[in-house]
Amino acid sequence: MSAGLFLSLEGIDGAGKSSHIDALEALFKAAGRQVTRTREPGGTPLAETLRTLVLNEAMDPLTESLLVFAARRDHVVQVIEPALARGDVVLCDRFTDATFAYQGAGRGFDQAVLATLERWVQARDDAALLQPALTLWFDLPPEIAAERLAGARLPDKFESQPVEFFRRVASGYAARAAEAPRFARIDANRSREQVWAQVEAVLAERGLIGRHTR
Ligand SMILES: Nc1ncnc2c1ncn2[C@@H]1O[C@H](COP(=O)(O)OP(=O)(O)O)[C@@H](O)[C@H]1O
Ligand SMILES: Cc1cn([C@H]2C[C@H](O)[C@@H](COP(=O)(O)OP(=O)(O)O)O2)c(=O)[nH]c1=O
Repeated sequence: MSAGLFLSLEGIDGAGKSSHIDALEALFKAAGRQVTRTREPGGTPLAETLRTLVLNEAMDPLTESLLVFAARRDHVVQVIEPALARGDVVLCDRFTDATFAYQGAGRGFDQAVLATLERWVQARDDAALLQPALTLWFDLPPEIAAERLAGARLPDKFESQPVEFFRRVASGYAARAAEAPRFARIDANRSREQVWAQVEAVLAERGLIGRHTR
């Protein structure tokens, strides 16, 4: 049985993450892997209920952080850890880096409190923290993301924030990426084909796909 593999996709709203998840799933399935595809906030009935609240209701940043971490705890326990134990590839559209970027950098909430919540929620039996093995960070200037989103879909609470909010979120991702080698920066300011080529190259460089899977 293969070892489980946890991959997350991150970036500001409109950066192009969702546009590549189908292809990622197909790539790993073609290599004979079982894929669990999921998202945050969400991924379980309880976490999806919390997602609806977080994306639609006004609340202070501590409340928001507690709700996204509560959703994450349920998701980790019910879905992510069991899938990794089965040997699945877990493709997760956003994980904790989004909390540091949105609630931390975007809303200005205390990063030390977020780090404490992260340790509580992601602690494993051996005291190590559950983290993705690879985080594909789709990096796109906020002005271009806003142009791409204009008219594409009805904006939710975060998507209707001004461009300055997304500048802070983007700098939050950059700070997190500078600390963690699991981050791979994808230049998302390219055509869909060129973005996908970068994703494939990162997976190959990190030994996550072989030539036989391409
Ligand atoms: N490389 C690209 N060039 C131009 N438009 C893109 C590109 N990738 C995605 N888009 C479009 O930009 C919008 C946001 O993409 P999406 O994948 O939904 O972003 P995210 O999931 O990161 O919010 C969509 O309308 C999508 O069709
Ligand atoms: C996971 C997570 C997401 N978010 C935000 C980022 C996004 O604006 C939103 C949902 O993300 P996403 O699923 O990317 O939205 P969409 O379905 O519209 O593509 O939630 C947080 O603020 N904190 C978090 O911890």
